[in-house]
Amino acid sequence: MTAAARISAYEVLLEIEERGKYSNVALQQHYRSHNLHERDKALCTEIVYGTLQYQRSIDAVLEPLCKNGLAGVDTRVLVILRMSVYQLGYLSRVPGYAVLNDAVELCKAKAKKAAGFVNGVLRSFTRDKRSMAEKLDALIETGIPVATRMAIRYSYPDWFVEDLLLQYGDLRTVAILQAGNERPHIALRVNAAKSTPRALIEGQSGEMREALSLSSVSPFGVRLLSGLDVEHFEPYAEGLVSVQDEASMLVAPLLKVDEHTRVLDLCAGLGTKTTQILELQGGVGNVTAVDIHHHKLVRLKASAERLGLKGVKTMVADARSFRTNARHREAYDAVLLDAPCSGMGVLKRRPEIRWRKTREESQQLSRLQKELLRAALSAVRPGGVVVYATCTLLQRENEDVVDEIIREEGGSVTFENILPDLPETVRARCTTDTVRQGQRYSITVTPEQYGTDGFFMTRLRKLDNQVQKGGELK
Ligand SMILES: C[S@@+](CC[C@H](N)C(=O)[O-])C[C@H]1O[C@@H](n2cnc3c(N)ncnc32)[C@H](O)[C@@H]1O
Repeated sequence: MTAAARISAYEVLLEIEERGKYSNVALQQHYRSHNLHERDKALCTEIVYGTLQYQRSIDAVLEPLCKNGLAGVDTRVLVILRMSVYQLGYLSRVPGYAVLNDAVELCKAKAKKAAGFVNGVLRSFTRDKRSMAEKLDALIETGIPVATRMAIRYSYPDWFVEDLLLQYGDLRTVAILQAGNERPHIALRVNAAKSTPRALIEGQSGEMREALSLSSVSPFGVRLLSGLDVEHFEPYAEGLVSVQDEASMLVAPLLKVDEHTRVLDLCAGLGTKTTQILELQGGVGNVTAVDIHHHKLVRLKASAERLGLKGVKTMVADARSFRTNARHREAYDAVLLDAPCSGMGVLKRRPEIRWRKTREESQQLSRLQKELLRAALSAVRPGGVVVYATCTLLQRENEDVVDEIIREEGGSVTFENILPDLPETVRARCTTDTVRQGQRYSITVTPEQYGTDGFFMTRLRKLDNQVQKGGELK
């Protein structure tokens, strides 16, 4: 039974490594085409996430055990070694002999010639009875920079740890890094046009009722305490819920829409936030949803239909064109810019992202985000608001972007205090976020705070001419 979990984990990890797939997508596709027992699925998912998360720490320990280092090791063999060391070094309830045996059998089937090598390396690993933490401690020399030491111990790229240290200092950085290695939980957003979290939970019985709890982060959220195949959950088919991270659920309410608000969602993607806006508009809204990818907007429309929501128009376009598009100029009361970003806040849900992104890409994204924010400000009417959000923790894609645009706009755009529009529980923890002129203008929910993804959000208001001439903000 266990062998099946390990074979599946190997196949999924190889897909991610060789074809650049996202872990959640590769796992879902694998489970759809393979009939795995629930226990095997759970172990397979654990091995895939853990191996990807701890890849750097695992490689640091493996390197000296391989005579010629890891550089020339065949990808299939490397995947087998990494996933085996993950199980031996990080999982306590998995018998070592089974891991070793399955690794050698797997290697015989996939890369026969390397079976002896895999056996030898893993036996050396298990002969050394020290814990993984002790093995890593011995490898991390005191002479190396603190960021590199943290990066090896908690398994992240150096550049990301360096950036976090500058922003958050040692203690919070360690907490963020540790939180990024935990298992993600599933949260559901309850369709505000149809129900409430409390009513949803009360409508369930038995095990299902036990598995659901109210979110402490979002008034629209419900947490799932145990695994559930959401797509087979009745309320999902009935359009009562959507899968969404709880921190992400905080963004759309910052637009403060009612049923008349003309909304532009400039980077709508699959529409997780577009549909929330429509729900907040009472189920019949007025949203123009833009994305550069047609296929995403097709899925957005399907979601709106499943949820019974009306009033969304989709538009395939490069959002930057809104900067000069006369038809859309100042045509909206509220604009959401949920910008493309490095995703370095979604660490536990997409553990492979940390190995794919670079500081240079984050810098490029920062430039794109500024262009998109300029376009968003062109489309909003005087007096209207733009909510800017990302799922990254990096200041250059967050505070630096909005700061530069605000400076550029020279007084015609201002930050708004979003604190009153956040749930009490979130407000209470906002102690270390940026405060400008006595007003908290943005928050970054970090993953160690509530076990959610990391999210940045802020709200800007375009002042109307009268206000700029010295009048009151209406
Ligand atoms: C963070 S995702 C949006 C997620 C979405 N708001 C949600 O909640 O489901 C960013 C989106 O921006 C889109 N995008 C990237 N560059 C774009 C551009 N220049 N114009 C329009 N959309 C763009 C991507 O296709 C992606 O769907």
